[in-house]
Amino acid sequence: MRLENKVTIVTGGAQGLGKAFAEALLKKGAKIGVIEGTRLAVKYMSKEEGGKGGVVVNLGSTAGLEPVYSNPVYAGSKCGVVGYTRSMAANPSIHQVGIRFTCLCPSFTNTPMFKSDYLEDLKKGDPKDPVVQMMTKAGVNTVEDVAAAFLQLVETDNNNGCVMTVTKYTGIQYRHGKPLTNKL
Ligand SMILES: NC(=O)C1=CN([C@@H]2O[C@H](COP(=O)(O)OP(=O)(O)OC[C@H]3O[C@@H](n4cnc5c(N)ncnc54)[C@H](O)[C@@H]3O)[C@@H](O)[C@H]2O)C=CC1
Ligand SMILES: CCCCC/C=C\C=C\C(=O)C/C=C\C/C=C\CCCC(=O)O
Repeated sequence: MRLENKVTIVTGGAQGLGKAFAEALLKKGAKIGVIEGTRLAVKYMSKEEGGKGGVVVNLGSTAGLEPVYSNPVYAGSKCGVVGYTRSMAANPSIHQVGIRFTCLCPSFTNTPMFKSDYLEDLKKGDPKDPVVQMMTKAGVNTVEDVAAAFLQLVETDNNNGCVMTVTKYTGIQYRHGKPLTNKL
């Protein structure tokens, strides 16, 4: 998909990853709007409802794919995002709807939320703490790392139902689905 003059919608665009995604889209010549929720996007984009089709990128986390003992509610909510996205993608009428549903699952990323909530505590923390160990193993993404992965999800066709992880030390990987046209 070419992004020039395409209308795009970003939630949470004031800071962190949402802001980085909005900036990446603007650099590609897209127009930005802000709206809540996959269902509203479907209402306005579905070809069955007179829309032009498009792509939805929901923001999960690797915490939705791996157990996180210290934050089970957060991890459980992210499992929900992954399952919800894959279920929307499994619509047997997806070709008539004309929308791709994808899920971006970053690992630890250096945003205001991450910095304020965790980074400082973790730096001082017990090296045996499971989250400290996970972060040491995974590294910390920059928002630019994740924005580049986000653009790849948006611009790659044939990736309906794909779940992409972005981890500093291992890069971009697909956990569910694989885009037919992705050459990386
Ligand atoms: N920072 C990290 O390490 C990772 C973050 N994520 C996910 O990425 C997403 C964004 O996280 P960050 O950029 O780190 O957070 P952040 O806290 O730095 O930025 C989130 C932005 O979303 C806005 N926001 C919050 N609730 C909203 C709502 N209901 N409607 C619209 N805007 C809302 C906030 O005002 C804020 O501007 C979250 O879903 C988070 O779980 C996923 C993996 C890693
Ligand atoms: C650990 C919960 C932190 C809650 C809020 C702060 C930042 C959010 C970070 C994430 O969403 C990522 C969190 C945990 C990663 C879980 C597993 C990592 C697996 C290692 C890998 O990425 O390969």
